[in-house]
Amino acid sequence: MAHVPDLEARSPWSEISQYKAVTIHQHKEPMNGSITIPGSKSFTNRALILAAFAEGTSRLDGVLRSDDSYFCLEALKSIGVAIEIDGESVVVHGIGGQRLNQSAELYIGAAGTTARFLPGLLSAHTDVPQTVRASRRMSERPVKPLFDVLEQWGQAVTYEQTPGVYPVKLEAAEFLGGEGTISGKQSSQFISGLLMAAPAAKNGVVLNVTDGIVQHAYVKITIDIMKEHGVNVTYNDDFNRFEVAPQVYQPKDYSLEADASTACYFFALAALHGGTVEVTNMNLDTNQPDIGVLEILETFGCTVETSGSTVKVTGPEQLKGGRTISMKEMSDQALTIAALVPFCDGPITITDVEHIRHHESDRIQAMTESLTQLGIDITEHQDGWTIHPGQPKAGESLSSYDDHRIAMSLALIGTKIEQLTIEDPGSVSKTCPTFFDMLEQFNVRVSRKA
Ligand SMILES: O=C(O)C1=C[C@@H](OP(=O)(O)O)[C@@H](O)[C@H](O)C1
Ligand SMILES: C=C(OP(=O)(O)O)C(=O)O
Repeated sequence: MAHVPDLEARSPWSEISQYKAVTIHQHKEPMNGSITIPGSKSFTNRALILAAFAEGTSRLDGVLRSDDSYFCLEALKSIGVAIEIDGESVVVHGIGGQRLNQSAELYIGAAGTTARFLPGLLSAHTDVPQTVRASRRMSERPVKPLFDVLEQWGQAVTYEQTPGVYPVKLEAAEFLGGEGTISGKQSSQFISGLLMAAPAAKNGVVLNVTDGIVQHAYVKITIDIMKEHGVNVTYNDDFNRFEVAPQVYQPKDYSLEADASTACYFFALAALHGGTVEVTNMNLDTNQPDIGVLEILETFGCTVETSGSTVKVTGPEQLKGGRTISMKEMSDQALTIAALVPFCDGPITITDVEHIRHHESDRIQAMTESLTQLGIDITEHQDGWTIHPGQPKAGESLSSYDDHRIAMSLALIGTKIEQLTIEDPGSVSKTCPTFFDMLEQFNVRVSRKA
């Protein structure tokens, strides 16, 4: 099925969006090489937003230049935050406790991070209504559980078109705070967004989380970055009750981590082709959950060596299958792992990722359709798939579903078969506009079609 990309959500940082398709050609040699990974999307958008509401000037280095961060920066500029961008360094002159007294219409693109992190802080700081619009897909993705708690805490939200989703108008209201409860089962970003807004609440907040948190590590990242900006969150051992007293974010200069999610595509290349791929700038103490893919790759037969900030993955002669893998805690990589299974020596069942049906695409359905089109035997489950080994058909032209991770995962398969065409390669620029250039650094042949 042809999928029409939402080009409004592509930034000027997305050079690859000018192409209609790319064809990936088979790579017949072992995959050997070394690569430096761009900054983390998750760190970048948290750092930009907290620096914007801090009392003073912060300098952030290692910022990711992608669609998600571009529209986050633009949204912050449109409410009057002064920002200077010099390559991957960004200076943000925070507004601190200042109130906004001019209405703006903010466009946040397709970023779940901005969509869930910005509204709380924004409405806590405004004396006039602010309207927030998002991409087509982000206007279908869930946000109501987040807004329901913000409303209990005193903020006023009007859904402009369809109840429960973007676009929204954030009315001026006193942000009192109090106690609130939210389920952690659909998105960790709701909890991150509530915690980021919490210090602005007049009476502080207590947040209870039911059902466990999908990808709880992202909430840890939020708490760590809040701490960098001088704000303390206390929480219990079960990590389901959080308390935040009224506080003001302080400015801070720091370097952001490289994106572990992006690194995984390059680790996967080593797994698929044998040879050794070296990533030179990973923080191994990271809270980014996708670093856990390294342990999963070991179960496939890969060897992982780490030293300082370098990670080396060496692929085996034959990838091992024949087991069930829960991807709950690193669900952005469910598609990457799915892309490896056709090349294993036995089937693999991937579980616990129902929530990825609400990501940039219905990722479970999109991967089922893509692997089926390639002739791979795949059974879709509500929370994942069972995938069987098989030789993917060469010469197919596949949709990227306007989803960066579908495009990047299919590209991995492309390197193993005679050729595979991916439509709308610009989708990768949500988090990694240079993805295909990075593949070329490993001598993978990529043809671009205008
Ligand atoms: O907080 C974050 O930076 C993220 C949280 C996760 O979202 P969900 O918890 O909504 O799945 C993850 O999938 C996303 O890519 C980044
Ligand atoms: C789910 C993702 O992004 P978002 O931040 O938009 O939720 C992702 O990057 O895979």
